[in-house]
Amino acid sequence: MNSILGSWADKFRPHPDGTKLPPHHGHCLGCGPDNPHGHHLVVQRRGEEVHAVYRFSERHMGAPGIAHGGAVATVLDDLFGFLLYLTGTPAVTRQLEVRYDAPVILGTAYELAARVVRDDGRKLFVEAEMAEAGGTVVATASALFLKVDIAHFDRGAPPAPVDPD
Ligand SMILES: CC(C)(COP(=O)(O)OP(=O)(O)OC[C@H]1O[C@@H](n2cnc3c(N)ncnc32)[C@H](O)[C@@H]1OP(=O)(O)O)[C@@H](O)C(=O)NCCC(=O)NCCSC(=O)Cc1ccccc1
Repeated sequence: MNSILGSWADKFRPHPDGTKLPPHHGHCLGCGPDNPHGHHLVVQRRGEEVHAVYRFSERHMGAPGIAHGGAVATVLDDLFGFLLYLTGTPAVTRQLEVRYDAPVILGTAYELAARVVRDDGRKLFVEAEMAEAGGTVVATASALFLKVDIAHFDRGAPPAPVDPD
């Protein structure tokens, strides 16, 4: 666990505009490349925003052909986690609100963007949207992240071995 956190802490360094940002860690549900159940989100810095393009697949189905709302929330929450590389401090989600404006269709490419709207002491207020290529917004999210010391994560148990099934 400490090596995972150590490598995560290393990532709080300046990331040039336009570059791909590193995953939070290999097994992160949102972006970890080694998590077979994860979304494998790939995120780029654009100015003071973070951007991604994402397609939900059959693994994320709620109603037939439509992404589960929890899966959509996971992706938006994880996208917010990339803003921490820009603010330079670890933080965790205290409150997350998602507005589902239209069904998120499996297999469709959606563009996601997130930004910090207010940085107030320990509190980071963030917002994001997910839109079709033409610009129609299908979901928006706002969240409060609270900044924490890296010791916050010591409370987690070591990751269990990954079951490929
Ligand atoms: C540690 C803490 C977050 C905060 O505890 P404490 O230290 O005891 O904090 P305290 O309660 O003292 O509040 C501090 C200040 O905040 C204020 N305030 C509070 N609420 C609200 C509100 N709704 N609205 C407005 N303000 C509010 C409160 O009044 C106070 O203000 P004050 O200072 O008096 O002006 C604890 O609740 C916790 O562990 N929660 C679980 C978090 C967790 O597991 N999240 C999921 C995993 S992360 C993830 O998945 C995403 C991710 C992905 C990838 C990478 C990274 C991230």
